[in-house]
Amino acid sequence: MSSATPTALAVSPLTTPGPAGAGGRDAPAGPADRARLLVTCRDQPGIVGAVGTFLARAGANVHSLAQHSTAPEGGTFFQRTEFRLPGLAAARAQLEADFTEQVARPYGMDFTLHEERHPKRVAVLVSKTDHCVLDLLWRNRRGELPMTVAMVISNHPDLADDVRSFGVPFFHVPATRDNREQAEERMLELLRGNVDLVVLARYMQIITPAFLDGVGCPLINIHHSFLPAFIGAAPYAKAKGRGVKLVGATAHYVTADLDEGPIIEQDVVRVGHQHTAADLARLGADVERAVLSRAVRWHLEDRVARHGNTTVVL
Ligand SMILES: Nc1nc2c(c(=O)[nH]1)N[C@@H](CN(C=O)c1ccc(C(=O)N[C@@H](CCC(=O)O)C(=O)O)cc1)CN2
Repeated sequence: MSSATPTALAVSPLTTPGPAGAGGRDAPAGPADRARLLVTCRDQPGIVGAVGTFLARAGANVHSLAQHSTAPEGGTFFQRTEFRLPGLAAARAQLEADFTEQVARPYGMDFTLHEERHPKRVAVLVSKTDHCVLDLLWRNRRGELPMTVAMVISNHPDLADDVRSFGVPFFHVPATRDNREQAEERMLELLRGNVDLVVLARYMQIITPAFLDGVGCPLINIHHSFLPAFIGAAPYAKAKGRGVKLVGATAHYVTADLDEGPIIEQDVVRVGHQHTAADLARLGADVERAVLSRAVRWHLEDRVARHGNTTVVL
């Protein structure tokens, strides 16, 4: 039973989080023999050849490759390789060990290897505004987002029925600035070890550094302005006051610095003097949905690499 008492930590689960399929909609597993390899290292000659030769010798067929170097000389190199390898599941551990020994270590690489058959488990945090969370659930149901939505957590009970109509567990954990520590402790109990990504879909509470350290996965936030303009709360009201001719949305990784994490995706829409702040919010909502879903999909597809406080999207 969810509680309206702001200090009580209520939990109103449809089911408790657990293995894939516990109430959440399981994304269909991708092909069992396909994977993507994301590498980052100091730029130097021979990287593309070394990765390609290793995969070829392992019996893999590369069907997509994208790379970027941050500078003509001495920059940071990023590469994303999609490949197919028959028998990948059985060979994965040895493949990773061999790649570490034969390529990653000699080139000083950091790398991640993700099999398409394991869609990421995602939790969505929301307050009262529904358009972003419902858009993500709708796109997931249509198969547009390769993820399993493990749960939705909200500091308000308002969206419980809407979320549950998608077969997704809904947890009401009342959170305000006055009970932040308790609320985050409860959220961490639900999240830790259960999800690969947390999405803040218009979640209107500031996340503490302790939560960011404890949750064990990245967080993506949708900010309803074209950052760095109008950081913080109520950006559409601020935009109206400024007389802007564009409003926008920004999806970014969450850091302790409010709305200043690495930007993943942005977009804008034209507005005018005739629009009220409510009009700006209505026009901006379409942009928020598009920007957030693109950013989440790129993250789910392992296309986003971090470079300091920026991203490289391959
Ligand atoms: N550590 C971080 N936490 C959050 C981030 C972030 O980038 N780093 N993004 C925000 C989202 N956000 C705008 O997009 C935002 C939400 C809420 C606030 C705010 O001032 N909240 C107040 C409470 C407001 C209320 O109770 O209605 C507060 O938490 O004290 C600013 C920006 C999400 N969190």
